[in-house]
Amino acid sequence: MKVLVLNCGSSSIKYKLYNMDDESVLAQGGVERIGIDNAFIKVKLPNGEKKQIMADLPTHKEGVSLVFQCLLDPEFGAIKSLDEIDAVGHRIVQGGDKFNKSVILTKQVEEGIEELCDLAPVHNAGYLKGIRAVDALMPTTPQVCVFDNAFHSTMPDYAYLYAVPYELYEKYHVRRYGFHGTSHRYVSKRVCEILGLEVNNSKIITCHIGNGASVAAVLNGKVIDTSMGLTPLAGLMMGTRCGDIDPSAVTYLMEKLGKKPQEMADYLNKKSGVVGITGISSDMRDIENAASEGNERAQLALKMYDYRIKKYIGAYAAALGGVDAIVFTAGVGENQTGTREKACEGLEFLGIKIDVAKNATIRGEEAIISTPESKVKVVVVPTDEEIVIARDTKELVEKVK
Ligand SMILES: Nc1ncnc2c1ncn2[C@@H]1O[C@H](COP(=O)(O)OP(=O)(O)O)[C@@H](O)[C@H]1O
Ligand SMILES: CC(=O)OP(=O)(O)O
Ligand SMILES: [Mg+2]
Repeated sequence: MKVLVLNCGSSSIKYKLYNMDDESVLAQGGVERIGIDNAFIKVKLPNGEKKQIMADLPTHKEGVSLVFQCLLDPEFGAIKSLDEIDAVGHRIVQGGDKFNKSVILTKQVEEGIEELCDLAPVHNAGYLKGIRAVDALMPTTPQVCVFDNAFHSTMPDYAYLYAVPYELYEKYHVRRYGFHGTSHRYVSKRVCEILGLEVNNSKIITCHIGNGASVAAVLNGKVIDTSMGLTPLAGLMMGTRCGDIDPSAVTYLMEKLGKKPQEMADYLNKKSGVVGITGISSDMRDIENAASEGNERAQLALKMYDYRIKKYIGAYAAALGGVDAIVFTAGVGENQTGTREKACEGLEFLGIKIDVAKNATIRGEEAIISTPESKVKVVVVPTDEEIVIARDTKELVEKVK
């Protein structure tokens, strides 16, 4: 069975085509800068080289068409006809309390995702465009939706409820949902394999630190708490998002700046976080470069960013009643050695000790970066959301065949 996985962001589409008989990757790449200038697709060729093609991509529809064109390209494509694709799996960020497990796409599911757009303003609209673009090109191929919040649905009520009048939860479903669940699910299981831990007897803190970033406390394979909330705005400081903030600061600023709710949400989602503090960039590579050149705001942003990860590690060590392993994953977690070092610095009293020299050499590969004496193992595990989506897609599609 061939399964195509699409991870549509607000301005990007990542894709992987799998042969699910042996889980080999037949094609992969990504479209970037949809809706703005200089849009392009980057395709990884079978020999490992990357090919970049510039294109005019006003919407996701053109982006998805370009992905299909590349898959079908007579020279470097992986398939001869779209009929060869048996199913398409999508990453969807917000399933709210409507969806807490993967489902086959139907008209009803599509409507459900649309209704949840307000609760994932940066994400859900992009996915819908992806789904509709696939529908237009291959209307009879089954599509599966895999939700970021699903893995977090095991949180107890005292962890997911906000301390607002209970009827607001009942009426408006206002609660902590949590996101990046597909990634937390993959790395929390994988780290048990690496360390020889039993999933059913494990205490893991998973730190997914990418452009969006979240931490999860995973007890015996089940999430008991996570840093993101009703939307992916809560918790850690992120590339463009503020993370945890006193709600009074929000209402106070709305008054001062004369901003409407949607404008304020945009401010906190897109203009805050690392880019807001530095005024330089949301990309942590740019921030590390600026900090090493002596830029004080970049240095401050890094301190804030790393400190907040450390606070969550401490909090979740308490929530779990101890820790076997801490995992770092996603763009920053896999590559930014300084962030890993600083987030764990001073936590020796919890049994956490990083091997600083080894940590500095690890980028984008599985590795244990704690010292041999460290009671808590600290591990880098590159995430693989796509394979989890592909496996769920295969399982669901085979069930209804
Ligand atoms: N090689 C690298 N070295 C340092 N940082 C990196 C590297 N690759 C990616 N990053 C960081 O990871 C971030 C993107 O992470 P990613 O997990 O791809 O995010 P998202 O999926 O949310 O777009 C970038 O903003 C960048 O700061
Ligand atoms: C939920 C979320 O923040 O996703 P991403 O990291 O892809 O922006
Ligand atoms: Mg991501």
